[in-house]
Amino acid sequence: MTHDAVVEPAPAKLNLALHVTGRRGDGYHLLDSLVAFAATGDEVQLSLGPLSLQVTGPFAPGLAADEDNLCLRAARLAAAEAAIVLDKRLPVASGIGGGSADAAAVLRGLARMGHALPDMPERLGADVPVCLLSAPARMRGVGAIVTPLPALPPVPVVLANPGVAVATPKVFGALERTDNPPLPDIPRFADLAALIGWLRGTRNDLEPPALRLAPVIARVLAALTAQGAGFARMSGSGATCFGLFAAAAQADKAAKALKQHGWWAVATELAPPLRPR
Ligand SMILES: C[C@@](CO)(OP(=O)(O)O)[C@H](O)COP(=O)(O)OP(=O)(O)OC[C@H]1O[C@@H](n2ccc(N)nc2=O)[C@H](O)[C@@H]1O
Ligand SMILES: Nc1ncnc2c1ncn2[C@@H]1O[C@H](COP(=O)(O)OP(=O)(O)O)[C@@H](O)[C@H]1O
Repeated sequence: MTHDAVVEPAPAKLNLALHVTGRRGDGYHLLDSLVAFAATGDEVQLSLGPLSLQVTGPFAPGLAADEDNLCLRAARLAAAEAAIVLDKRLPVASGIGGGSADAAAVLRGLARMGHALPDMPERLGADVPVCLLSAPARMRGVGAIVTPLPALPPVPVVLANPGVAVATPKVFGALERTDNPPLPDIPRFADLAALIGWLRGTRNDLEPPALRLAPVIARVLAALTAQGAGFARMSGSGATCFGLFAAAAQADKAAKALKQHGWWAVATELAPPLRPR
């Protein structure tokens, strides 16, 4: 069944672990990442009409609704028309894939309206294939090799961003080495302790260069740990960091404390896979 109007969530992407394992001739880097999604994110609404975009929400002022917006680029790649409203709730250029998640949500929405998915959606951004799936996955190559993983345990998470935009190309450019080993095998995680135990044997290779470019990230990580996170790490190229917590009440309290620094912070959880709505 096709629809005249649809609402699609664009969940925040989290690189729970991210190893940079190589560099291609064109400058793009080879990654090996455990990707999960949060139960919070942007939202897109699509209705029948000529191609247009309106951006609302707390982070709308930082984002132009111009032809470069990934929502419009996604619709053009799908050769589709729709009136799109993007509710921008995630900070822009912050390592949680907002733009890629929006593009993927537009493509999912267009599919529900009867349009075919375009070939090679990674042309919109390296994170678009994994955001199309929007479920736990191992992401390899420059992003297009996506292997779905079993569901992760329900884990309370705090996302926190100190309000500095770190440009992804700059962070890749500041890497000291690009020939790191791949991730260890990814098991089925029975609980939070098992997930944290595995994460401790991994890294986000983009964290050290991002910290050099934006030292405030170290304060965010320290604050998450001080608030009781069992594990804290930066996502993607930053500057958003995530903390994993044993209980939702503890995550709520931590998010409130981090907001006292003037940072964006939200208590959420690792999301179950998207269900068609
Ligand atoms: C680093 C990651 C990890 O998931 O996340 P974010 O920090 O963006 O959330 C992604 O690979 C980012 O994906 P995305 O934000 O879609 O990147 P793109 O628009 O395709 O690329 C932006 C720039 O990042 C660099 N880039 C990106 C991906 C990759 N595998 N190697 C790279 O070197 C390139 O300089 C590229 O020009
Ligand atoms: N819908 C969109 N949401 C966010 N950023 C967008 C969007 N469309 C285009 N962009 C551009 O993409 C760049 C990367 O943004 P984003 O995807 O939020 O970063 P990240 O992947 O690091 O979280 C930004 O500099 C922004 O100008």
